[in-house]
Amino acid sequence: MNSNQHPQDIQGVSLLSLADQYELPLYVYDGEKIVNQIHAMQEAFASVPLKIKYATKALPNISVLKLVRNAGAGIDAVSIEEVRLGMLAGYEASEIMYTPSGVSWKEIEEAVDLGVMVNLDSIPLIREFGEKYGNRVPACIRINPHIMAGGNSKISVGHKHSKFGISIEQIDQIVQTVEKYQLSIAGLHVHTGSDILDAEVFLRGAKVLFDAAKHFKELKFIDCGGGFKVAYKAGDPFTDIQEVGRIVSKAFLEFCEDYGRPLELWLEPGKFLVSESGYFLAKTNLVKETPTVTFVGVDSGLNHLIRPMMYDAYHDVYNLSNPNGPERTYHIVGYICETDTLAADRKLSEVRAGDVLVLKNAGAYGFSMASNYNSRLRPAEVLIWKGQAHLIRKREEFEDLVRHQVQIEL
Ligand SMILES: Cc1ncc(COP(=O)(O)O)c(C=O)c1O
Ligand SMILES: N[C@@H](CCCC[NH3+])C(=O)O
Repeated sequence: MNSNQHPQDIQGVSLLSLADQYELPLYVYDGEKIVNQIHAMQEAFASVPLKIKYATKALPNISVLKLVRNAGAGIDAVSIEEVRLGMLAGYEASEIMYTPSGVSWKEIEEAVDLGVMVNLDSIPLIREFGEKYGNRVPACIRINPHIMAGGNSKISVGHKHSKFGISIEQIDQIVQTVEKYQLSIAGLHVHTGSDILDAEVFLRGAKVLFDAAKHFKELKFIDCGGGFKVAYKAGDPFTDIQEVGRIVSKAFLEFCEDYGRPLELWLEPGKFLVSESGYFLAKTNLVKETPTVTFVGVDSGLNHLIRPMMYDAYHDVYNLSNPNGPERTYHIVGYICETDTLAADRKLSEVRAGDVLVLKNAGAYGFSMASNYNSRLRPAEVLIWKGQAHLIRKREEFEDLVRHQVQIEL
């Protein structure tokens, strides 16, 4: 691996100096990388009227949302709180797509009151929406296309047995309900999963919508969701965004011809925009030899980066503070009182207690899935932008853990 693959600095800012300044563990994001990814997607779809709706849940820090907005992208929000974060970041309601899954009716009303487009993902919800709003509030419908795709079963969400969306087999029922309430349907949506490598899968999802679109005369957009796979290690395959752009744009333009009007094409990338921008830095507490393996115990764990334990996700690891030692094989484990393996069987430059390790691809679903399990504090976040480090979230303190606890007299 070359030094570019295992960077010592981001935009000229030394990662070790950040570890000193902000202490560990620490999430660091390369803002330039995020903007470059947005530009790459815009270029890949340059022949169609593309709207990017960044999947906020991947990395919902307000400063990151601002950066994404400045680069020309809107957002997809899956909770009313994400909608509010987007608005705090300066998004207009019209730039936000709200894609909830089985939320309360109160939350739907709140989104409508804010002026945000709601993505309806059940027939009862279409009905309730119709009863209250009729044709006064345009909405989108999330279709479940019955496509099995995604890096693992937990992140495959467009198949027949998934809770998401309304089955394409129920299209007649959807149309009847929409007609009954004279709903104004502005968009159709699919999202089949995350870590999807094959460009053809995006085309298949789009085609399900093109076919369904003939039932809806007032469409303004077709939303093909997110799920573009990034490389998690050297040589790992990733979605060829140029290829997806080429084949989906071509089919989309043909569809618009048939439909009789030009529509917008929306995409909701999360990982593609932010995964590779992120570096998670953690200090080594101990190196422990056993008869079978050598464990490196870090001052962090699944409470800060749950993807390895939750999805068997692979995050590349390197030794930042000792890059040139002899290579040895280690299991990198966390301090949580559970099986807490961050990375197994990894060849790293010799690790000593006190060394700083870096886990890569930590931008997407890293901090955003972090918790206080074991009563641990969540780390700080730093954004590198225009060659400067900016603290964009403070490290939690003990007071944050007890702030909402109510102590009773016993
Ligand atoms: C509706 C929706 N859109 C977009 C995304 C973003 O997925 P990814 O981060 O894989 O691009 C998700 C997450 O799975 C999602 O549920
Ligand atoms: N959280 C998942 C991706 C999004 C799944 C939600 N639909 C991951 O870290 O891979």
